[in-house]
Amino acid sequence: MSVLAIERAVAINAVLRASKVCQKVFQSLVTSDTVIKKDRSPVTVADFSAQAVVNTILYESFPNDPIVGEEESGSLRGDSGKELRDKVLSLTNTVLDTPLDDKELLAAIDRGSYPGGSHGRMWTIDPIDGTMGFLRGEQFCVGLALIIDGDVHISVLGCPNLPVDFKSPEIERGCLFVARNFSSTEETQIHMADISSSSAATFCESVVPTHSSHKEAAEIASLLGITKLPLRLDSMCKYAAVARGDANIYLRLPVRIDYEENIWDHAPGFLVVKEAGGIITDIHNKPLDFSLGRTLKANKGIVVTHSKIHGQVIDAVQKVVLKQ
Ligand SMILES: Nc1ncnc2c1ncn2[C@@H]1O[C@H](COP(=O)(O)O)[C@@H](OP(=O)(O)O)[C@H]1O
Ligand SMILES: [Mg+2]
Ligand SMILES: [Mg+2]
Ligand SMILES: [Mg+2]
Repeated sequence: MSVLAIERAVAINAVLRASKVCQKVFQSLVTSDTVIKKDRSPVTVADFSAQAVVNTILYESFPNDPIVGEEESGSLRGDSGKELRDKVLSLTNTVLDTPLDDKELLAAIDRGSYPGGSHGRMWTIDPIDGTMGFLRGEQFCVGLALIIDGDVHISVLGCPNLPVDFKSPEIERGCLFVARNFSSTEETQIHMADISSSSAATFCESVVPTHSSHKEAAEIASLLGITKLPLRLDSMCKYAAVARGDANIYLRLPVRIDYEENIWDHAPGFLVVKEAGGIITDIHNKPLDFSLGRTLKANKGIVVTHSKIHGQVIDAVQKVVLKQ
């Protein structure tokens, strides 16, 4: 059996079940299913439920593994949280083999409070990445990664609304990306698209301009001689799009100087791109450091490209963003 085969199988099961939760809610979300967090970002019944599902499944197989999860149960507690809690509980129990009660639900969500760090095993979970895309009926994903001593070893990205082929999006949607340990019997190997000059590239960026500067990305594209329109997608679907050759570059350019990227927003996508042959750094050309806690404290922004053009892209990013 290959290394971490059980972890890989458990992670796939967890992400598939959580993706099912998201799909159930995707078409039918109402305003009362959404709350606004302290940082003013939205979170829905599906985010809470997907985190409860993944954490429950991880706990069944690996009770000693800590989890760095995005969500916490505060707004589901007490009388004020009852309506939301009831919705999350019934949704969660539609995909679990053994149903949870109220208390178990809250405990499962809050098992994601681990502070992270550089030693030992930990999982990181983004129950819905791209919640804003989810609310708009566009792209989102469930992202899960196993980090050991600061390195990402296993990652699974469930992308329920991602077209299998962008050229014919109406035919089939829903993709699961898994790294590492490709199994040729039931899986399709993906690769970055080959490219030797950045001027021929397509680049990806966030839909939300407060998450990544569209203006600076356009300046970088112009410096590189890129003429194709950007592929704007919410969530880590951008990593998946680059890994399977829909695009060649993913730029995430800081809008706020004090913003620290979360490890759950990147660890799952990171390994999918790395295994497909890509290079991932920050705007300073530093490798991503997943060992410093819940955020990528030592990094600013994200630059993902094919190895052949990474140097050209980093030069342009630094000219525009760092004025170097
Ligand atoms: N100022 C900011 N800069 C960069 N990313 C931000 C941000 N504010 C929020 N985000 C993150 O952007 C993620 C979505 O990324 P994208 O724009 O690529 O779809 C959000 O994940 P969630 O949707 O899981 O909350 C959130 O963690
Ligand atoms: Mg969020
Ligand atoms: Mg996220
Ligand atoms: Mg999220």
